[in-house]
Amino acid sequence: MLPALLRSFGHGIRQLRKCSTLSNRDFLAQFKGGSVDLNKDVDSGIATVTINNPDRHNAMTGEMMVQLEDVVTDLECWAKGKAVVLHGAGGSLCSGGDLKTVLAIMDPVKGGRMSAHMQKTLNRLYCLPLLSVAIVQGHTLGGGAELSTACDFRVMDRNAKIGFVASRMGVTPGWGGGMRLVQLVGRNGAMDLLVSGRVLGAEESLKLNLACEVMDFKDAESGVEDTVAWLKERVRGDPAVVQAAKKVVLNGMYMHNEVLLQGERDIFTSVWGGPAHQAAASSKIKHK
Ligand SMILES: C[C@@H](C(=O)O)C(=O)SCCNC(=O)CCNC(=O)[C@H](O)C(C)(C)COP(=O)(O)OP(=O)(O)OC[C@H]1O[C@@H](n2cnc3c(N)ncnc32)[C@H](O)[C@@H]1OP(=O)(O)O
Repeated sequence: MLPALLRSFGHGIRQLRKCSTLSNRDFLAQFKGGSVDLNKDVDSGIATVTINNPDRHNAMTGEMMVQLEDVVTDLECWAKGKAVVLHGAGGSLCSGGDLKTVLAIMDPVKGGRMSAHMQKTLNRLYCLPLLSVAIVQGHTLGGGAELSTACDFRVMDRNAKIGFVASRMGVTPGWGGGMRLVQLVGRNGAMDLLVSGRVLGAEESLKLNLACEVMDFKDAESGVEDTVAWLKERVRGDPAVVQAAKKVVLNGMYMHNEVLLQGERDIFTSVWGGPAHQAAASSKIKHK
């Protein structure tokens, strides 16, 4: 009896060590499903990134979080690039963290790993030398709304909905979206959206400066075409000059992001996996 118990205790310790020695990327890569796909059009210098998990409104699994980082790494080195368009497959941009992944990592240490990875990845997306546009279509919720704030522009379909719903899920933003929302819509707007977790339409998003443009897309697929046309009007210059202009804006604004992100992560892990989060994540809430 005793040797069996000791063996199982030893196994438990080895599993724990294995988990804690995994990098954040390897840890997240265990949660499979969906993909994040990059297509670079060398003629126009405009890339398209597709969040691809349409059966779940493009919820982000751990594996997709890792692929998103790879895509950002690729784009950081694209000297001839001018812009990038981020969109979701099949009609929604992204419904946030994949709830299957969320339920599997529901303690502050594991949640902190996801937060560290996504903060870093989205901050690098935010700081790309390329002009970036998120196409906000269908439902853009929770982490999906945070993802959209990592782009320079949000072009929104007239019928789309966006919501920073973390508080309704018993948590706070953990992907750097809180910091970026304050920078975008100011103190009062961010306070209202983050505390209420309410879901907004396109016209209100435009008024708040969250959306930059409202468009009437013919269907789910035409969004990319219309947005690329909108973008081409803005990136007529040489890639080196477009990239330099973007760097000027970044240089003027984002000096203290690391400190702000660390603060946001500390707050996030203080509620992640707590009773309110546990209850919300297992309750099948629909944010409409
Ligand atoms: C990181 C974390 C954070 O806040 O920090 C988060 O992002 S937490 C994630 C925050 N996001 C959410 O809580 C989204 C919850 N979902 C919804 O509110 C709703 O599903 C809508 C997105 C409004 C769509 O409603 P609608 O009635 O059109 O479709 P539906 O509910 O039948 O959804 C179609 C399928 O997608 C799944 N689905 C939708 N959102 C999902 C998500 N985030 N993770 C995993 N699965 C998801 C549904 O369960 C359903 O699967 P089945 O067909 O198998 O039933």
